Amino acid sequence: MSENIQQKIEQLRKELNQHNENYYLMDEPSISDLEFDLLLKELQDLEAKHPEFHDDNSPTVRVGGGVTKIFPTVQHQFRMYSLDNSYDYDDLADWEKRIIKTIDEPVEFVAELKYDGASISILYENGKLVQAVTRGDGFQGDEITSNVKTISDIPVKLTGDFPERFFMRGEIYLTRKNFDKINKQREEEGLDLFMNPRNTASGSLKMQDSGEVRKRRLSSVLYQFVSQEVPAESHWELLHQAHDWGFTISEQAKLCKNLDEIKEFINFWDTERHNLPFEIDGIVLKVNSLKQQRQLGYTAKSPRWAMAYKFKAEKVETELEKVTYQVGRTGAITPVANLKPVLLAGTTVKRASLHNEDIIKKLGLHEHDFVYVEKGGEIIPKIVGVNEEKRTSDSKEIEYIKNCPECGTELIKLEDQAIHFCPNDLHCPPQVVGRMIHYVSRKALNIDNLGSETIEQLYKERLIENPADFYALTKEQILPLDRMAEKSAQNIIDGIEKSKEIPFEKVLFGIGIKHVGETVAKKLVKNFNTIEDLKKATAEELCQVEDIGMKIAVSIVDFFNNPENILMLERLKSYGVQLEKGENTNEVLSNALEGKTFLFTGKLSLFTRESAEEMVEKHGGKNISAVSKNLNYLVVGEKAGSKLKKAQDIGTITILDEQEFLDLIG
Ligand SMILES: NC(=O)c1ccc[n+]([C@@H]2O[C@H](COP(=O)([O-])OP(=O)(O)OC[C@H]3O[C@@H](n4cnc5c(N)ncnc54)[C@H](O)[C@@H]3O)[C@@H](O)[C@H]2O)c1
Ligand SMILES: [Zn+2]
Repeated sequence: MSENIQQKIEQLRKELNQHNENYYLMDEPSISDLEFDLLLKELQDLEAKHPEFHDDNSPTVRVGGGVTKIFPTVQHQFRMYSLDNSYDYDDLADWEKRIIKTIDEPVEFVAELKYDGASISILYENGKLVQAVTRGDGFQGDEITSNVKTISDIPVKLTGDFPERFFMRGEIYLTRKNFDKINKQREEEGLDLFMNPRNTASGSLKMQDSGEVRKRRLSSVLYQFVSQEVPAESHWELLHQAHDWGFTISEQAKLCKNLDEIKEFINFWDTERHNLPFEIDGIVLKVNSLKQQRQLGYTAKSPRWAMAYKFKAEKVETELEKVTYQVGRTGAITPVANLKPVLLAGTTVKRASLHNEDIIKKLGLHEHDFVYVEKGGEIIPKIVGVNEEKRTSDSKEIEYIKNCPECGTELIKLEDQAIHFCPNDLHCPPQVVGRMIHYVSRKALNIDNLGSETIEQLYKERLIENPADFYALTKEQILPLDRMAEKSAQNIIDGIEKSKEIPFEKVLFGIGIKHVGETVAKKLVKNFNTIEDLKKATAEELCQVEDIGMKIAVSIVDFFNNPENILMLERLKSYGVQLEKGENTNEVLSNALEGKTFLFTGKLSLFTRESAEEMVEKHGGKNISAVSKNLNYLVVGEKAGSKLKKAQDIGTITILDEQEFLDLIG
């Protein structure tokens, strides 16, 4: 029994962590917020009943975001908490009761809009903006100061009578208007559209080029002052002081004396929110008195003095016109419900994703059914049910297609997946185009100026069918394309030429071998010097490489077994594309670590694991993957676990922290 519960808890944690990663790091959630919150609630309840399975790293304790490797990591001097959620007035009444139990004097609340964006903590010293950090996991976040400085309504210099040093926290968001503008431009450029303003705001903050961030025209609202000493008695006063110092605070915030006033505020904004120039996903309630806030304190994840009230997703009924199928760039098939247009949460909805065959079956969807459509967490609308009473007796059940709508090939379904695929990866049009778009992308061959729209046109004109064809293109062939001018055509040709200098590992990533991502490509290049060596490797040999399992190995072997791929590689080589390891990849900086073996464990904060392993190699050392007598040094980050214990037990291994490792290589 308890084993089952433990398994369930672990499975929920795993699932939630994956959703957190999709949401916070990739900015691409795959489920609605409500679904996420229900899963989280299930886990919370189980953990509460079974404290023996408590874990400090559980998604019920840790805020879901993390830090990226792109920006410096900064520890928060004051932890950034999450908010507890409620969905109805009963939840709110319970919360009020709990507060009254602790505090036996009148309690006032500030009701604010819950802006749907990304949270930020900004440090001001002597009136100047000195540092801006994302919430990250609540303990540490990404330092994105230069990006935040591009946001026009965030003051870099304060006015009036401000404290010497404090943090101002708030939300960075994107107005609906600016979001639409960005998407319109992306559409013109043939780029994928962004999903919603929240993800776009959060993604924009993590861009590396501040100039690009500026172009996104982000907005801010600041809602919390944090400091060792606080120059006021209430949250309300602080908000207004912050306004005097130059911050944008919420115009809609309201002081409420009791639950009735709170309800009125919520009801008003539940309908009025669609007329706001930005998206909100609820209301935030905060105890106004700072003294009372201190008395109430915090739970493991959220303040007890604040509560979010999430609006329910709106639901409407409409008719299903037909189901069509999209073929993605990886061959994945997505069924789409085409709906009779209907107004939902302020926008006209015509289509809803059905995800896969199982979902269609679960809904029991029939042709021309009347369906309920919901916009949860303002993501892509979703069909949540069928009004069977309106179904006519002769209506047929939706039958899933058997063949690819783009190329006619019979679809396949992988055992452990719900999705159908078109296996014709070399000749199915969207897959062919997808592969070439991937090839030119920034992390692969980085061919600037060659957008997906141009690639689609070139493909339609039968000028290109695989990456090798890029190198045979001439300016004369490109010029006649839509909206192409002399200069842009030349830029494309120059970009293609320049890509011949891109190192082997990126080319290997770019040619699109299934399951070979950026990291795997790097690992392969470390172990195989040339494409020829890689081609000769058996699946067993490939499995010897760290992090490469049978699935990846088989996919690599399959790739090289296909004569069309071999031909493409030969052509790439003849054009001068890098298919061998360059000299500088093996650049040696010293032989300080000659003959020594290293292993990194735990959460590293001064460098990434990858760059650490690279440093070891550049200084003549060797990385190994397990703790054994052969290991000389174990470098431990935060929360090192079993590896550290094992190393201590062996007794001959030198244990270093990150700084000591850096000292070692000077
Ligand atoms: N769909 C998914 O896959 C997925 C995955 C992870 C999280 N989520 C969603 O994200 C949320 C996760 O919770 P969370 O911890 O990020 O926080 P949250 O969004 O529930 O609430 C906390 C955040 O609200 C923001 N906020 C906006 N206006 C505010 C105001 N006036 N005062 C204070 N804070 C304000 C702050 O950024 C704060 O960090 C949940 O709603 C969850 O459903 C969804
Ligand atoms: Zn196909």
